[in-house]
Amino acid sequence: MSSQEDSLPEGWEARKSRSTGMTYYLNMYTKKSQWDKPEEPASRDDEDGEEAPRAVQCSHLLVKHSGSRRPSSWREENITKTKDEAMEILAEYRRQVVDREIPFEELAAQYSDCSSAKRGGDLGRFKRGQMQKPFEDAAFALKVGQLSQIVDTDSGVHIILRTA
Ligand SMILES: O=C(O)CN(Cc1ccccc1)C(=O)c1nc(-c2ccccc2)[nH]c1C(=O)O
Repeated sequence: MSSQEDSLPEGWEARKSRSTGMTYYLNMYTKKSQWDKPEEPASRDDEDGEEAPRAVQCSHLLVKHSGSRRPSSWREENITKTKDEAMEILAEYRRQVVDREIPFEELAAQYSDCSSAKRGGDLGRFKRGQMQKPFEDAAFALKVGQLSQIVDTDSGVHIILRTA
């Protein structure tokens, strides 16, 4: 335990700035950082005064590519498209959702390379620590009803819809 960390109030972590080497403090709930050493437990409230959720429910649409950890799915046994091609395909799906041309769950059911496609992309409720970090951070940053930008994980590229 470094000296800065031993007496931190609950919910804070000490980090070292890559550029200056100075210690800063990260609120583990809101992911906001500050230079001043906190005296109080970290607030769970984000800038809109909404409490950071302990769990979220999301649906996602996963497009795998040749660089995916497992480039195979119920849709395609051997996935060979490049990551750039996957990003272009996913960007078009995202546009169709944003422009309300096709409901999210319909697109996910038909095109997601995740087994959750059978449930319209629904992943159920999950807490922090259960999903790959880029996926978790994107999901917990969403407000209910919000659609993420494209998220990159070892599984492939995703768009995430927070449903609860
Ligand atoms: O990465 C791997 O080695 C294999 N996986 C992991 C996996 C496989 C089956 C179910 C859940 C996760 C996937 O590629 C994968 N990841 C996901 C995933 C990723 C992020 C959030 C939710 C699901 N789904 C799948 C899938 O085939 O169905």
